[in-house]
Amino acid sequence: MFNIVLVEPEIPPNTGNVIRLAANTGCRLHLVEPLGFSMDDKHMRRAGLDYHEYAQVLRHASWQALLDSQRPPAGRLFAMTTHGAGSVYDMRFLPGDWLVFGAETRGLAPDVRESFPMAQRLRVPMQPGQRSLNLSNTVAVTVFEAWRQNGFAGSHHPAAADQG
Ligand SMILES: C[S@@+](CC[C@H](N)C(=O)[O-])C[C@H]1O[C@@H](n2cnc3c(N)ncnc32)[C@H](O)[C@@H]1O
Repeated sequence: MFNIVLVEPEIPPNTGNVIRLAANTGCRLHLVEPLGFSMDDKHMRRAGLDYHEYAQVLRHASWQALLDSQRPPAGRLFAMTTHGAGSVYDMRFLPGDWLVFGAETRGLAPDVRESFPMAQRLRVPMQPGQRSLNLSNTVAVTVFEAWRQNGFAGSHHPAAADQG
């Protein structure tokens, strides 16, 4: 449904949460290297992930490598940043949109962040004086808002299915 991009994620449990979120919401997950952890089967299984959840994750050697190989439409790339001009709740998301998140301790590098038009730098609202949300929480909030706007397309509703 959507493309989630984590640029140089550092903390394994955050990426583990996002891997599961991507599988649950039908998103494609892109990880931009360097990563702060190993993606070996052994490590992924120890993190409680099933093979089908991490097998679909794409890795890219750099932000530029992702742009070169994936060619995301410039108008549908969104940088999630506490420096965002607009709120995720005011953006109208479309299937296939690219949602880009920065590293836990550093955020997005200034040159990457500033390559996005101001209108495509988005923030999740916070109380005054707060630095930032947790990375995986920000991904969850953003993906569910984008998915909600698109009618939770593709989701399974067991209760409805049981009633035939
Ligand atoms: C823990 S934050 C990074 C904090 C970093 N010290 C900074 O100043 O950017 C990790 C990532 O989560 C996302 N994030 C966290 N809080 C956010 C917010 N309120 N609005 C938008 N993105 C946020 C951004 O993508 C950020 O790069």
